[in-house]
Amino acid sequence: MIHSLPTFNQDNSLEWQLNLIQHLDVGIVVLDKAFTVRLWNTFMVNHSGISAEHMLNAHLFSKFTDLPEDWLRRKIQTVIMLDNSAFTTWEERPWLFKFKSYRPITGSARHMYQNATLLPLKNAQGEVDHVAIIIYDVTDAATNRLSLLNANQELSRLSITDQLTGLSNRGYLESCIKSEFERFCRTQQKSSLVMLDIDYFKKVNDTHGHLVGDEVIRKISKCITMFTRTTDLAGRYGGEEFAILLINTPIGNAKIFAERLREAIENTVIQVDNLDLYVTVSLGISVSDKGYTDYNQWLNDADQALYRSKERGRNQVTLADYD
Ligand SMILES: Nc1nc2c(ncn2[C@@H]2O[C@H](COP(=O)(O)OP(=O)(O)OP(=O)(O)O)[C@@H](O)[C@H]2O)c(=O)[nH]1
Repeated sequence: MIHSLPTFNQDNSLEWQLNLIQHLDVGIVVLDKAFTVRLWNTFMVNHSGISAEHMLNAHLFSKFTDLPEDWLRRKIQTVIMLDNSAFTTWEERPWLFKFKSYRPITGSARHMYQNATLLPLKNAQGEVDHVAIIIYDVTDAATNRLSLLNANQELSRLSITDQLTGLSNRGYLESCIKSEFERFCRTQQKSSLVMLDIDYFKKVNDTHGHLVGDEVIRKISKCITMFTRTTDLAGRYGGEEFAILLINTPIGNAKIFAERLREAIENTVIQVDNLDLYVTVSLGISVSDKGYTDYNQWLNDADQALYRSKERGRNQVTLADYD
């Protein structure tokens, strides 16, 4: 037997609409001007664990103390005053109602990410006297986007990091030296560049093997990190060569820094497996205010100074020759 559809009339259309609102897969809360709850649909019951009986006629902010009360009050008052809807996304505010996330495929999210719309509701006289808050569960989209962002951040971190030491890699170092040189040209605040190379490193490799050599490089990089301020930048320039950019540091201070680092490395026992190893380093320093026209000359002068430290017997610091 075929049932004809019920006739659409004022009475049962209201019932339908209420039923529809109750069972929509979005949260719907209706508030009056005093923030008293007038409607609390099934979505809100299921996710808050608070029944409609408890919420109806209750003051919203007394039941949900972790709501951003000042912000939401202002938002609702503006919606009523201007008779305009408002929208907030999870990017601006991850959630309005702090509900747990039960999504199996997005197990990483502990809370439900939400977008929310605030709609003005008019009475029979055409005056706005209620506001509907519609809550959309956007946990899947948000977690997908966040994991993409994390992956991109990790990728850009990896692209500037030396894998063996975790210091900056050569490409990143050079781009920082370049921008530091450009900053010097604008501000005339001098910075110094220290190049450092492990002495007789080939012998370490030849005697103990490449893996021990790698460990020595790692230990030296740790020493450099310990001595470097967070505002400075240390990186691995090549095999056993490092560069340290000392921001806002004149050559005198750079020399004190380099001398302390040289001495510390000379006195450090590098323990690898059962071996106690000692290495020394040679250093060269140049400062940015020597009339260079590009950063490569600055870099080259530090490298030349390092080369002279090697020539003079190693385990020493040499300043670039500016005469
Ligand atoms: N273990 C290891 N060795 C490296 C790495 N990169 C470069 N080397 C080695 O470092 C050594 C550098 O040797 P040289 O350039 O002759 O210099 P040196 O023996 O340190 O001598 P001086 O610099 O003149 O004091 C070479 O044997 C390279 O193979 C690395 O990542 N790991």
